[in-house]
Amino acid sequence: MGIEVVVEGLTKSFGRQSIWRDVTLTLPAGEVSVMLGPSGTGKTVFLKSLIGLLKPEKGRVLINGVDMVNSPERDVYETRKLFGLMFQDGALFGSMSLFDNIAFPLREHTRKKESEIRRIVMERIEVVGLLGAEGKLPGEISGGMRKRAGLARALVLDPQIILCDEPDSGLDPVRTAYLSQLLIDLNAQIDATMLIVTHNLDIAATVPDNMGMLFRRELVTFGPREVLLTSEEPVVAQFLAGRREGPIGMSEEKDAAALAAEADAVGAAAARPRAIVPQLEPSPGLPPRRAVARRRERVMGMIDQLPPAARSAIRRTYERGAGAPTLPLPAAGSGA
Ligand SMILES: Nc1ncnc2c1ncn2[C@@H]1O[C@H](COP(=O)(O)OP(=O)(O)OP(=O)(O)O)[C@@H](O)[C@H]1O
Repeated sequence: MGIEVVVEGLTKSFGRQSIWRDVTLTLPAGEVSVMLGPSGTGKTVFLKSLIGLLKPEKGRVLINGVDMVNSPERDVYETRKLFGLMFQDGALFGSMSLFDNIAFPLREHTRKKESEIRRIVMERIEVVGLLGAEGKLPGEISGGMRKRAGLARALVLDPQIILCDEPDSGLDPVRTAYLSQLLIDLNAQIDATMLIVTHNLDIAATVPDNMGMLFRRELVTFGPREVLLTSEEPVVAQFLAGRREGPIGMSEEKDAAALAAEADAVGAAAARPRAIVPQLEPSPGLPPRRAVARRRERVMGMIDQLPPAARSAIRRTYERGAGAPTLPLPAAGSGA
């Protein structure tokens, strides 16, 4: 099972530029989480801070008792081996075949025999649906295939935590839908903790168990997906609706006068509640996601602390049967 990642009071700047401050959240073990946020809000910086590649000035990132910010470098290096990373462009070596690209971490970080490496690589290639393409160079395949190859490479060291930075960038809507399914299928197969940074609203709506959003140098919210999907916070509502009207401007923030003018123009249309679409299920033939039952228990344990709209959405989700096996629903209306 994946490992919990606990982030406490994380604050990062570059010189005088503050990126975000006091970010506190927990990525629950084995669950899928998404981090949203307008461009330039420091989502990639956040991912790099989780693996200890960037060092925030304040706060802690705790993984199995190791603090990725403040622990000695050799502990951070060891803990980094628990991660699988998928970068925006797949980050493949152009002169190597897909097979050699995917085998690279195994050849670099383990002493496994070539026969064992072949077995692992071909297994991962099958998981991401690239069987038959292993001999191709990255330049000979499509962007979507390169991303899947990047994902296969992220999987070869059996990661317990997977970070994906904008896995959808450059993909068409159909390829993005396949990728969403692949991420859920992957979670069902390996039960790793996953954090996906994306701008894509379809991924955000259908893939994660939990969602957060960075804006104006802060974490606006992080929690069960229903909290963000029902949030009336203007920045969240604007982002999820993909509207121009709202606090997010082209250069990230708008001034008060522009906002007031828009508020009149948008009026009641903006206040319409959003429908929550069901979360994706693993493809037929795959095992159920083990995270579903754990998540259900966790979320029902905290339901009384959540906003009313999120509570009702969660109850509706579980009444439909998602994650049903373990926990009886509380009596209707209790805690609401
Ligand atoms: N190593 C660095 N040194 C100085 N500034 C940096 C460094 N890395 C990132 N930044 C700055 O931090 C800010 C946040 O960058 P980041 O790439 O994390 O944003 P993002 O939310 O991932 O954006 P996008 O969605 O466009 O990819 C940017 O202003 C960027 O210029």
